[in-house]
Amino acid sequence: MADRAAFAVLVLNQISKAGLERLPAERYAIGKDIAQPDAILVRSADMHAMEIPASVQAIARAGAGTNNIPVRALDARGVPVFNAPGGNANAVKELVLAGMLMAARNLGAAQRFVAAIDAKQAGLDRLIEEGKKPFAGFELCSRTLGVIGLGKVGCLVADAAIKLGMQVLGFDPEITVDAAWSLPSQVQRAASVEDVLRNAQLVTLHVPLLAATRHLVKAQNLRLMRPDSVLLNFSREGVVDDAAVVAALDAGQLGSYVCDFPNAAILGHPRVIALPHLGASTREAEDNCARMVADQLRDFLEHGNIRNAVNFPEVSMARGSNWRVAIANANVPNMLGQISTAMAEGGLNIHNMVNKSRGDMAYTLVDVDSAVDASVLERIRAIEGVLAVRYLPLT
Ligand SMILES: NC(=O)c1ccc[n+]([C@@H]2O[C@H](COP(=O)([O-])OP(=O)(O)OC[C@H]3O[C@@H](n4cnc5c(N)ncnc54)[C@H](O)[C@@H]3O)[C@@H](O)[C@H]2O)c1
Ligand SMILES: O=C(O)CC[C@@H](O)C(=O)O
Repeated sequence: MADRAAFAVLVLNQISKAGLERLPAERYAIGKDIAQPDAILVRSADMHAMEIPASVQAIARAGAGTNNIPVRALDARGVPVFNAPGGNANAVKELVLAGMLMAARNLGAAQRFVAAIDAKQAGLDRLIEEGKKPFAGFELCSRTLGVIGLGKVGCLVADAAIKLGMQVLGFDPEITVDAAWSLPSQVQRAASVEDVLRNAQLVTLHVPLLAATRHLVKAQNLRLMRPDSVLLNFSREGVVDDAAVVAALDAGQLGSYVCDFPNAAILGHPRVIALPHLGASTREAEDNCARMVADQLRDFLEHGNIRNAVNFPEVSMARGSNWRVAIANANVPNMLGQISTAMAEGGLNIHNMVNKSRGDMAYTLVDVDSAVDASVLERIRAIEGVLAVRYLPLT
């Protein structure tokens, strides 16, 4: 292991023990107060205002969304940001189903009505039977569900809705080949967000929060929805303009809003069902996500391999020798030439090498046949465009 007995991992949120125990105590110091961490494990903590120590070589998000992490700033430092694609998708799917049923059957209001009844009151049965009338709802079967964002969560929701007998209209301009294969053939392809809003009675959002998806649903397109329709937001606060939603609810342009991200704009509204960011809060999802990112982090820290980073290509190479150098660099011409020249001039023979790029970022693993002198690493670090260099000898 590179010059030390253990890696230090700073933990910013509660991370499942099932994941933490994948980082053995003899090699990993894990804690909430580590000043010079090699890596950070996080869930939803907002890292945008945080000063991320220069010692940090990787961030691991035990979940899907990485909008709480300053990914672009970390690109410039050559730091990968790992996440857990699909690790919590089933948990979110199940809560979306619960949200659709809560809205369709007025379960929140009905439950509040029952909770407010005085159990000692005379004529309880009659009161309940009379009182239930305003809560009559509609059935999901044969309704049309619009799914915006057909990634890990959206595909599972679409599949479950088909199994409930719903029609499904899906929109995702960047759907992956894997996601397209996993979708039931009955899912119809929508041409735009507007197409979905116009033609579905229930619309559920499963997109990441990006500049392009901020206020994806807003006053201009909420007008297209049917007056009794249901909007569900298990994506992020910010994907929906909540003030516009409240205005649409009040104007009778929207039936109800189910949202996993309560805020002052929507709290207390009678036709809002607000949940406290519960989508991924199941034991199974927390364990899955923690295990996935702990394994990915360990493979990166010890071997330089990259799986499921949102800002780097997938790069994995079996160890071909005891001496490995991992290099993150800008995706510009002649980087490999300069790196291999620095190694050759340092007397190193390259045993095996892999180089991949993704957008502006590139990543190279080089196994060499002998130990690497610090001067060679310094020379590689000095190449313009090199962002991070790690030496990973096996001990
Ligand atoms: N409520 C929760 O607890 C919870 C849990 C998990 C995920 N999430 C949120 O849900 C999001 C989606 O999760 P996932 O695991 O499905 O992610 P994912 O990356 O598998 O899927 C996201 C999909 O959105 C698509 N997309 C991007 N921009 C779009 C646009 N403008 N219109 C339509 N589709 C677009 C992408 O092509 C991708 O297929 C996460 O980024 C996160 O913000 C919330
Ligand atoms: O960690 C959580 O509880 C929420 C995670 C969820 O929002 C995600 O994006 O995966």
